[in-house]
Amino acid sequence: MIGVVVRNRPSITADQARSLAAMGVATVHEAQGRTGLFLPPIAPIQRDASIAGSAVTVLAQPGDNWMLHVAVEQCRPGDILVVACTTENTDGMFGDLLATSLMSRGVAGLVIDAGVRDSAELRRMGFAVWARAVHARGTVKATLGSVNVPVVIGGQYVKPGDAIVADDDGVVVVPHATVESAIAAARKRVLNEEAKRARLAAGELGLDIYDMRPKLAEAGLRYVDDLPNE
Ligand SMILES: O=C([O-])CC(=O)C(=O)O
Ligand SMILES: [Mg+2]
Repeated sequence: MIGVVVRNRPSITADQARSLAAMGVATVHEAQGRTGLFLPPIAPIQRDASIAGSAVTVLAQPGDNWMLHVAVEQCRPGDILVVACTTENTDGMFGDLLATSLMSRGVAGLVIDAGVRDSAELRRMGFAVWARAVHARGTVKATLGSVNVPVVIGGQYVKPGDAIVADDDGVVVVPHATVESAIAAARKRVLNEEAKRARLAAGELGLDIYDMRPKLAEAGLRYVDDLPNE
């Protein structure tokens, strides 16, 4: 769908966003059955940023950031701008000026399957970005795309209003309809990991905690004292 701006879309609550951000990408991804994870070319340009929010989606054309300017107006506090491209592109569609505009609307961050520039300034501003590339090449404003239509980005299908979680480990999407169940499953996982962490810190082995020895023996793993002679 090209040449459309959709005004209405669902949102997650601030509480849901806080929970998802605190639990992080790896836990949320595991908790929802190892789904939703973006492919690694889309990576953070900073360290130690951990955000979650509702997706405002953009379908942009390569080398063209027109639709990003259109999308800013559709953003609400806590949203995350999610920019997919109609074809592979690394041009610097986004920089400190667009970030300034998004920050003035309370946007939590940007996930973009293209390039960004002014990267040092973006870090200095504290505007969190996950991008395919850092690339200074400028873009034009000439071809229509769309705002708030479903997009495919990082190998995942993202609908406007889906929850996006992003941190140092990457980006994961949680479909809007399953946000509550994903949070509940992720909480369970966090509690379970806390118990394991305490046992590992006390020196217990994963081999014993996970009862791996019988299965390893069954698979044929042997322990010998010395390297056998050839
Ligand atoms: O203006 C642009 O085309 C992108 C950019 O560098 C900025 O937002 O600062
Ligand atoms: Mg700039």
